[in-house]
Amino acid sequence: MFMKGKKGVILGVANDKSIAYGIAKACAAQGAQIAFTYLNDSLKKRVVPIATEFGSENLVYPCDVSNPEEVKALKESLEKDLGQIDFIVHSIAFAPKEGLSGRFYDISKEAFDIAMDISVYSLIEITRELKPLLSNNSSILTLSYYGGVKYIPNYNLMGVAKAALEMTTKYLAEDLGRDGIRVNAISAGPIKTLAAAGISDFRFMLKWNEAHSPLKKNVTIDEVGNSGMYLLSDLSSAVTGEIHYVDSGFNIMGMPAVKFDEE
Ligand SMILES: NC(=O)c1ccc[n+]([C@@H]2O[C@H](COP(=O)([O-])OP(=O)(O)OC[C@H]3O[C@@H](n4cnc5c(N)ncnc54)[C@H](O)[C@@H]3O)[C@@H](O)[C@H]2O)c1
Ligand SMILES: Cc1c(CN(C)C(=O)CCc2cnc3c(c2)CCC(=O)N3)oc2ccccc12
Repeated sequence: MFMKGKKGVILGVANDKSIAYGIAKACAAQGAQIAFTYLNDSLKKRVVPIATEFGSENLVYPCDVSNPEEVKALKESLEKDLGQIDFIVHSIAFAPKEGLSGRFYDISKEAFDIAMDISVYSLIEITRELKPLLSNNSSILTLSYYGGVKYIPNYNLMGVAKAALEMTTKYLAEDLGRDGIRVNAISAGPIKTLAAAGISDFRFMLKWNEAHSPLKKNVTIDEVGNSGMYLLSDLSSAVTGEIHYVDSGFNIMGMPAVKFDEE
């Protein structure tokens, strides 16, 4: 039981297709006690039954990371209900639609600010506000995507945000290492979740990743969950500031092997 005796909070469960749900399942299976947050009342209806599935019906809190009051209230609630915690999962991202299609040069400052606030700054704010609760052997995990390293069609503004998120992971890792707090990211392959809904050609993205990855398959929230549990557990006690790819190896590919017609 790699998470026995460990308590933590997972931000970013929207439904049972969420990557955060895969992480929660893997951590609960290894003995973790988990608190959950939800963005708004419409999502609360889905998150409460999920939390109940893990025996955490009394550990469910609202947290819109763009609302400092809710972040402060989260810290108070966790302090009251859990005392000290050993892990935080930040599985949150948002960019206005204009940031995920159309011409990149045309992106507005408003869209840019929203995407960076929700998808990047929120990791720093959550870490700062919850730091007093973190034990001196704790682990923070966030979720990134390859579109933050190389161009991926239409990922656009979210790519810029993920690049910033990955460097934020490393600067936080340096700053918090002295307090026994590790900070890592999982860079997951494309998965059909709510955040992927409405993305044009997402089915094509999935097929492309399946065809051009070494393992020739897409990844699942359970596979991301298992790697997330590893990074949240003591199994990764010497790992920090790391971007861990769970993408069937897609990120290592330069040029796919192609078979020209035999002469
Ligand atoms: N699905 C993929 O293909 C994929 C691949 C790699 C990385 N990721 C990343 O995984 C993370 C989780 O996304 P997902 O695919 O599980 O989709 P999801 O829609 O299930 O999760 C996204 C979550 O972000 C939350 N959120 C958005 N704005 C928020 C705010 N202001 N305050 C608090 N919460 C807010 C939503 O409520 C939702 O729970 C994101 O960071 C995403 O960038 C997704
Ligand atoms: C993969 C992939 C994803 C999934 N992924 C890695 C993501 O990070 C998606 C995050 C996301 C952030 N903001 C919004 C949305 C999704 C859709 C709804 C909305 O209005 N805003 O999104 C893409 C967009 C374009 C191309 C590929 C992808």
